[in-house]
Amino acid sequence: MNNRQHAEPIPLIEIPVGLNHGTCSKDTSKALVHALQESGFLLIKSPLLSPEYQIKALEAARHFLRHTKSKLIVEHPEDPKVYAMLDSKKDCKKASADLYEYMDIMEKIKVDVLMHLAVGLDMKDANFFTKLHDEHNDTLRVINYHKTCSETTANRCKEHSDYGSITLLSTDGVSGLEIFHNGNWIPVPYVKGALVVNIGTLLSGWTKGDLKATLHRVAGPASLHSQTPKETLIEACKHTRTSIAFFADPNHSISSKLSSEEDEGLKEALGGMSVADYIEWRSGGSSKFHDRSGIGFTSNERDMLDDLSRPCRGGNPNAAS
Ligand SMILES: O=C(O)CCC(=O)C(=O)O
Ligand SMILES: [Fe+2]
Repeated sequence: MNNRQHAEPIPLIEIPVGLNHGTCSKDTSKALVHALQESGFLLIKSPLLSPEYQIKALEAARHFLRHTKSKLIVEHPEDPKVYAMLDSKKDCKKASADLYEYMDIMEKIKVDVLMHLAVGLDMKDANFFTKLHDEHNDTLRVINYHKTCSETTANRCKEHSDYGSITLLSTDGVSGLEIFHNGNWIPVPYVKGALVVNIGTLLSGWTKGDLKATLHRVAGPASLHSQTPKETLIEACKHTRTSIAFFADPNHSISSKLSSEEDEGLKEALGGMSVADYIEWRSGGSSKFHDRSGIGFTSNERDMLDDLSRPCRGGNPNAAS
């Protein structure tokens, strides 16, 4: 076996700050890109986000979802969770000062990650992606999963892929997050202070599938084909679980800014739609731009999930619908 086969599918990579001054390390960029080519997921640590601040933001999210009356808070129709989409800094500010500051930090880390991607992909312009994300079409989704204390709980978050450019995720360490990698649902390790990074289908298509948009879910004890020990998932269900997903979408005017060569993969991924329409379509066809209450699948992913919905470990498969 070569090193590639031994490589950790979801590595932890430290990314430094100061990238705007051209200090982006080639090795770090290559490692980041490699993980996104292999599994589509990795963990990063950035000096911009301290473990203490991450905990503070998660506490603010939990407090907002459990103790505030806000029209933004929605009970999910299928998964056992409540969530809110904070589409703007204004929404974040209204929810909590800590979430506002967290959004600010995520926007900075987004720039760092996008710059690493351009360098790791050997693009001539290290700012290629950052320039095409300067409209800040970013959204925070704060989520609180209910405790169910039941062995028959299947997915706490249904299988899906994300669909913008990149997602930066903080979780409180309650187990269950899994990715579909090489035919298995494998757990994503938890590292305090680290962010989980993954790719959405638009950026994946843009790179012609080079960077993977990977199916993921939050499993429960009755989720199918899980590689997480069942006892771990039973224990996790005894706890509420809080997470914050930061979704970055590309500029809506993007197509007009690209040369035809750069445009090809993105055009194909968009299938004739505008970026805004694509986001709406993947979010379940909601008339609201950023509403992701319905999780969509690409047709390839739907076929893959259909193949997977044969039961092997009890409970309802909770398959995509
Ligand atoms: O809660 C989590 O850990 C994952 C959430 C997620 O994947 C999403 O909201 O897109
Ligand atoms: Fe997701």
